[in-house]
Amino acid sequence: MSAGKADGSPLLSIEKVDKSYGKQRVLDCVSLCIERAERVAIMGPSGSGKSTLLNCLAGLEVPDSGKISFLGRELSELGEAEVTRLRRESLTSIFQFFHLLPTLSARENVEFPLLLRKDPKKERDAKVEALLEEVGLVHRAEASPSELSGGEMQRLAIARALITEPALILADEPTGSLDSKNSDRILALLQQLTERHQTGLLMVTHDADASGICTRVLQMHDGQLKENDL
Ligand SMILES: Nc1ncnc2c1ncn2[C@@H]1O[C@H](COP(=O)(O)OP(=O)(O)OP(=O)(O)O)[C@@H](O)[C@H]1O
Repeated sequence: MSAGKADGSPLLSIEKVDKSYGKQRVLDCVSLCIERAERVAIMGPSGSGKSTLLNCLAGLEVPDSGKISFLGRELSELGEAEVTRLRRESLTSIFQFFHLLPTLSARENVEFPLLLRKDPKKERDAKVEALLEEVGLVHRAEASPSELSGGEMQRLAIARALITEPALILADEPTGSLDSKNSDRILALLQQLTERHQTGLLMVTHDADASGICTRVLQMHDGQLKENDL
C-alpha cells in the first residue's frame, strides 16, 4: 500500500513555490492543494511554467523556495532513493511521447515497476493481465512498443502508470501527439480508470477537451497559478 494513504493529509500540497532559471522567474509563489482522487488540469500559454511545475512535483527539479508535500511528506526532506521510489510507485507520470521501454514487450513494460519492487511472479502476472484487459491491450501483450499505434502506446503508458496503484498520476500533454479519435479514447480511459482506482490526476494540457475530464481547471500565466471559474 502507498505510504500515507490512510492519514488525513491532502494528496498534494504546494506552498509558495518559486523557481528561477537565471534571471527569469518561471514559478512565482505557486500554491495549490489537491485532495485524494481529484482530477485537476493546468492550462496556459507556452513558456508559462507548467512543465517546470510538473518537474518540481516529480522531484526532477528542485524549487528555489517553498514547500511541496505528497501525502503529508515533504519532498525536500526525502532522500534521492525515496524520491525515486515515489516516482516509480506512488506519483507516476505519463507523457506526450509515452516514454516506453523499446526493448521490452507491451506486457513487460507494464510489469517493469512490479519487477523493480520484487513482487512475486504470480501477483505480477495477475495484475498485468487485469490492467492490460482494462486498457484493451491483451491481444497486443507480446508486441513491442514500436509495433503499436500512438493510441495503443498511450494506453500502455497508462497501464504502466497505474500498475503500482499510485495515489497521483502526473500527465504532461497526454493527448498532445494523438488524433482526435485516439485522444477522445485516451481521455475517456483516463477518467474511467482514475475514478475506478481512486487515483488523483494532475494534467498539463493545451486541449480544452482534455481539461473537460477534470473537476478543476487552473490557469498558469507568467509563473502564477489562478483558479478558473467553471
Ligand atoms: N532547464 C531550463 N533552463 C533554463 N530555462 C528553462 C529550463 N526549463 C524551462 N526553461 C524556461 O522556463 C520557461 C517555462 O518553461 P516550461 O517548460 O515550464 O513552460 P510550459 O508552460 O510548460 O511551456 P509549453 O506549454 O510550451 O510546454 C520557458 O521560458 C523555458 O524556456
